[in-house]
Amino acid sequence: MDAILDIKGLTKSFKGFKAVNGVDLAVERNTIHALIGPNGAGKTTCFNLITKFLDPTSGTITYDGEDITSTGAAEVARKGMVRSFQISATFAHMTVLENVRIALQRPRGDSFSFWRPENALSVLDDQAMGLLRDVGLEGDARRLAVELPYGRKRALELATTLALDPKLLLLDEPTSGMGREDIARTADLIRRAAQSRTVLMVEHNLSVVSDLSDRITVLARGEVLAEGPYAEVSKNPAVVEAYMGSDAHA
Ligand SMILES: Nc1ncnc2c1ncn2[C@@H]1O[C@H](COP(=O)(O)OP(=O)(O)OP(=O)(O)O)[C@@H](O)[C@H]1O
Repeated sequence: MDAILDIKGLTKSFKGFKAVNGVDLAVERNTIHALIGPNGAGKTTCFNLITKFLDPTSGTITYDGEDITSTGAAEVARKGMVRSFQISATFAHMTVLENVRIALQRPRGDSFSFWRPENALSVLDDQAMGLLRDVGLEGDARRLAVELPYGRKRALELATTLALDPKLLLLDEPTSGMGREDIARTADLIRRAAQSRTVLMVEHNLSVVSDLSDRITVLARGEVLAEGPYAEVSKNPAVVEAYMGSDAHA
């Protein structure tokens, strides 16, 4: 398999408690891979380890053939592994178009080099409008980010992330808090974004997961319980048991 991300024996202890315990995870290039599991399974900790927000206690992370276990977060982002921004990272009192334009001017993972002279504004406008069209926000370009309803704020967040042209896009619960219509639109967006890149997502909505994912990894109590295509893994008795015995929701 051509793995863009290959994790071996990943472990993170917090004062002796193993939140992530010996996790092996391989994500194949140009696929959508979902990380699921009941509450407290270790999904967020795994994401934080992969994106270098946290240092592992042990284990190795290989990205695009390179050992990044000791590489810093900004450097990893510059290499093309980008986590979706949180809504708070968009500029509330700038327009939707300005937000995307700023993201286009920002080299991956470095928020301080705005306003590079080689990026003529008109060229950036065209690129920014293209991204806004991709996420269905072209009609909102001149609105202030703060005025957008929740689902559109999430779409803007995705547009600013795609502006960095990630090779590996990490999405942290991309449909959380959304109504049915926004969920369908976001799922469609993720599918389109994945046409030219790899997506690894943590997602609680199992119908979105089954719809989008090529493969899934199920975590429970910090360990990998099962891995494979959704249809197969969802029938695994250990997975059914882990979900029934928790307050996780479909
Ligand atoms: N900084 C920390 N210090 C101590 N314990 C932590 C820390 N971060 C996470 N944990 C513990 O590690 C376990 C895994 O947490 P994590 O947030 O990774 O799970 P999760 O699968 O993302 O859960 P959820 O679906 O509820 O977001 C939990 O028991 C949590 O309390």
